[in-house]
Amino acid sequence: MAQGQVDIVQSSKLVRWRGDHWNLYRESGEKKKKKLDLRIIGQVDIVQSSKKSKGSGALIIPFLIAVFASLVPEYMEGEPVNVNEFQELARQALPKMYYDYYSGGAEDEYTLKQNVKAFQGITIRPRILVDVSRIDLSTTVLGYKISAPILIAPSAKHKWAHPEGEVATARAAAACDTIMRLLQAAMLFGSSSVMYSAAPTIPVYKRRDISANLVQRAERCGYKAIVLTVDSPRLGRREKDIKNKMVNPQLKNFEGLVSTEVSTGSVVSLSWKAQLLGFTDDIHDDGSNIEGFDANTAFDASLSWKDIGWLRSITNLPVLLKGVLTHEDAIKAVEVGVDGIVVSNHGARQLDYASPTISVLEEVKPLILAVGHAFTPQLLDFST
Ligand SMILES: Cc1cc2nc3c(=O)[nH]c(=O)nc-3n(C[C@H](O)[C@H](O)[C@H](O)COP(=O)(O)O)c2cc1C
Repeated sequence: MAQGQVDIVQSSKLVRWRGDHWNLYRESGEKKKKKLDLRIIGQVDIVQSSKKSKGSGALIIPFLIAVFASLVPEYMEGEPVNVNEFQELARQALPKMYYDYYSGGAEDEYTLKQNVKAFQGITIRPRILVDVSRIDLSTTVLGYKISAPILIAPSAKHKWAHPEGEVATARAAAACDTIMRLLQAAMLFGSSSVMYSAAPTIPVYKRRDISANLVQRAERCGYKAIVLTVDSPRLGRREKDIKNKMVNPQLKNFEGLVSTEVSTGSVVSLSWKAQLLGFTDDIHDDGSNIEGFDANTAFDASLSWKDIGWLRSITNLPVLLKGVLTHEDAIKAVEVGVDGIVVSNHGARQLDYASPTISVLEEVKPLILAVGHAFTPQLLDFST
């Protein structure tokens, strides 16, 4: 992670990254010639550098929430020691709109609660007198060795929580020797050098050329697989986001993806939407704000099994489907020839009252390869 270059104002705190830790500052005097008079009020280590990861980045678990949660240690007695404590810190540190976006689910948030409850319902049958002096949790996913069956799921808008956004998360994945699945809206041109092995997650746009462009860009950047999110032909109704009047950031990750012509204010964003909707080909925008669009109108809601062949035909990379929740669909996925599925209810952010993900793993038993929800079809045995 870059040193000493990142200043973030969070409430009255000014936070500065210093190699191995964040320094927390508060303004203690007059602003002199725009230079703040700062008093250090704390220092937080958010990096556990192993020899291997030293200098290569932060170990951030759970990635973005943990990072920014660490910015407000004065709220905690001592350092946070588990994910729940990090989450509470994040709640205190982040603007409500951001925290609600990260932590919320769809509609009544029934599935959100059930996701946790279902996990809590699983207990361990410990076996005793087994040599545990050496523990190896490593496994392989799609042929890639990872240190443990834990992957980083695709999620949007890391920069709301950390100025380095998905780049820092990718470093964390590398430091943990695991796989990051990067969301299409965050796909970073030329970022493959910081990835251990990454798979971009893409939606299918009505404008297929945009999806094809993203896939080709991923291939060029050295990504290892394409994950198609199949549970979001329409976005889930997230009531907290509606209440907060959430707006999408306009970032520049997709500079050059669509050629440019029109250049002013609302006209730009309208023309961009028009393009995604396929209304017109001759109006262009700045080609950079793909994440600012209205997903409900840009994504292809008619996407169905027959379209998977199209995706497979435009790439040599393995294709995985993310969002499978039933045994029947797992079988269909294999029949259409995908290379893997990700059992998922999208963190309960899409269809509320969908089954808790961990319970569904039982349904697709004995097809499970990893707790990270990914498995490869060649390991499937449908005879049981
Ligand atoms: C803030 C946030 C944003 C997410 N954005 C996406 C997304 O854009 N695309 C996607 O496929 N999954 C997205 N997810 C879902 C995760 O990839 C993942 O499926 C979920 O957090 C874990 O639930 P699961 O065990 O049911 O997969 C998001 C999750 C969170 C918390």
